[in-house]
Amino acid sequence: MIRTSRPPSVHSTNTEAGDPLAALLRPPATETDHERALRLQREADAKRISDSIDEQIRADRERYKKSKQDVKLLLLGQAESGKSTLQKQFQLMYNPTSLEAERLSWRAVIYYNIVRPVRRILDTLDLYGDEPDSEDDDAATEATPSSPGSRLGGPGRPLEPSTSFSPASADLQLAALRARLSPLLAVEQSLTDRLSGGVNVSGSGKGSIFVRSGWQARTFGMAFGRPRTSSGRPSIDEPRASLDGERRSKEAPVDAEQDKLAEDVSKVLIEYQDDVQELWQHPNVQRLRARRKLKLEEWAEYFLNNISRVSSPGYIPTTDDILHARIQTMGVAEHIFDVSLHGRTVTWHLFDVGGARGQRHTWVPYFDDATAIIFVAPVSAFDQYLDEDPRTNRVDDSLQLFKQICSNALLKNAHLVLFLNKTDILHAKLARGVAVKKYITSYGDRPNEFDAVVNYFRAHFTQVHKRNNENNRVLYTHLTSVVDTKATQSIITNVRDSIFRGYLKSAALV
Ligand SMILES: Nc1nc2c(ncn2[C@@H]2O[C@H](COP(=O)(O)OP(=O)(O)OP(=O)(O)O)[C@@H](O)[C@H]2O)c(=O)[nH]1
Ligand SMILES: [Mg+2]
Repeated sequence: MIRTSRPPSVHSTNTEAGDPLAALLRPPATETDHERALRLQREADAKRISDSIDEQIRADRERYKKSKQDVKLLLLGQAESGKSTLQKQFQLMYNPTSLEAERLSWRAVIYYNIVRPVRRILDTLDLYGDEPDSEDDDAATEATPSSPGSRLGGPGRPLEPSTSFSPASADLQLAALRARLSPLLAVEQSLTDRLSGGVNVSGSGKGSIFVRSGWQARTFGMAFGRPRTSSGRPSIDEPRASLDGERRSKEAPVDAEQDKLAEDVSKVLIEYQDDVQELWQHPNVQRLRARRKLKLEEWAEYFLNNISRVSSPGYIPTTDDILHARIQTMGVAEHIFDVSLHGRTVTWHLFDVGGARGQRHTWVPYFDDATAIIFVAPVSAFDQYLDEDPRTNRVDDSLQLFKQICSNALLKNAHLVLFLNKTDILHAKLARGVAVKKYITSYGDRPNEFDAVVNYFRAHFTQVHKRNNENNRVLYTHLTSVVDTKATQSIITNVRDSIFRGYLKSAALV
């Protein structure tokens, strides 16, 4: 390569005369040596900054080019369908150290998952406590539930309803319990503030809180997922969250004492666990559950059934506890990890979205370059309605949403996987005698049994896919219970292989 001098015209006074900027930039004829040195210093600084910006742009372009070859997997589905739980299973498989680093930070969520239902129970008792059983109760069509410990409860000891009370003594007992439990209820607000970071978002009907990814950062300065701006894609030069989380956790190991709030709540729970237990076992509460006037979510039952373990001094959440812990996602959280197969390592970006109706608009910026989608539909939700719209049956909402996803032009090349999730809860509900046809009238007189119910829902999802399948893409369907680690990890391996096959095929075409 040769160097050339600048063309003479650049130096000509004529050009300068026509270019007011050149005249402005020209040093004054009266410039002293000191002024000249300062000017040169300023110019050198400006050049350094300009060069580093150029370098940043070049690196961003490189990273973007490279990230185009990455796998981008979207987890989609309505609120409470199990997306974040599935994300935790991916994390457990492909970045277990980050889950380890977060373990203690889950205490605040778990404590919230106990305190909140305790308030719900007391509120429901206020509402229905004294009403006699009515013929219209849902329980009229259902068998009496087994003891709560035997439902979903994991290792918690089965709880037998206490022997019968006279209505007056039961009321007195509940009033005393309510008074005793007030210090526990008093910590609810602090937990809410901690988890939501002070963000108050309406629309979470049952009083649950929406939480942006990154709540752990507010706890311990760590994050596996990184928050994304709700307006669109984040800057490409954000640090890789998973690696970042690992690095920080190595630098500053989590100390139980660090989390003052969790320690304080833990002390309250240790003191009042017997009262929580007594409330949970109380015959009036059990009656309300049997009559389905009190419908607690699966995570509430899980933690109430495990109250003595969770309330023990020095409690550290088990992996099962973390999988059952419930915190509502807000916006979109990206999780990055490397997946190796047949000697080839590919970076995966997993996007866990908030599924409530008010959150769904945040999904769209992630559609255009999605490699694959896992649509999570909770088939156990046939007897539930959306918090956001109490007239809409949750299975119906899932089907409508699935239709939108199948027919979306931006997603037409994405590999499509369907998880019919919460099959364990479906089993338990059917075993309790909850009648599908009562909520899904089109179910008619089909048997109220697991296989028949699942086949019915599967057929509906398959039909939606068939009717909205311009590209003739395959739908991969799995029956799942994503809190079951062993089964879910084997399904993830299966999904990974099928995504990889498609990925390699399209990479070969490029
Ligand atoms: N028993 C059982 N519980 C499940 C299953 N899948 C999810 N859960 C529980 O259901 C609750 C909701 O799950 P999440 O993963 O938080 O739901 P999500 O889809 O991320 O919800 P949003 O963030 O609101 O969109 C959690 O407490 C989970 O532990 C399942 O297959 N079986
Ligand atoms: Mg979530």
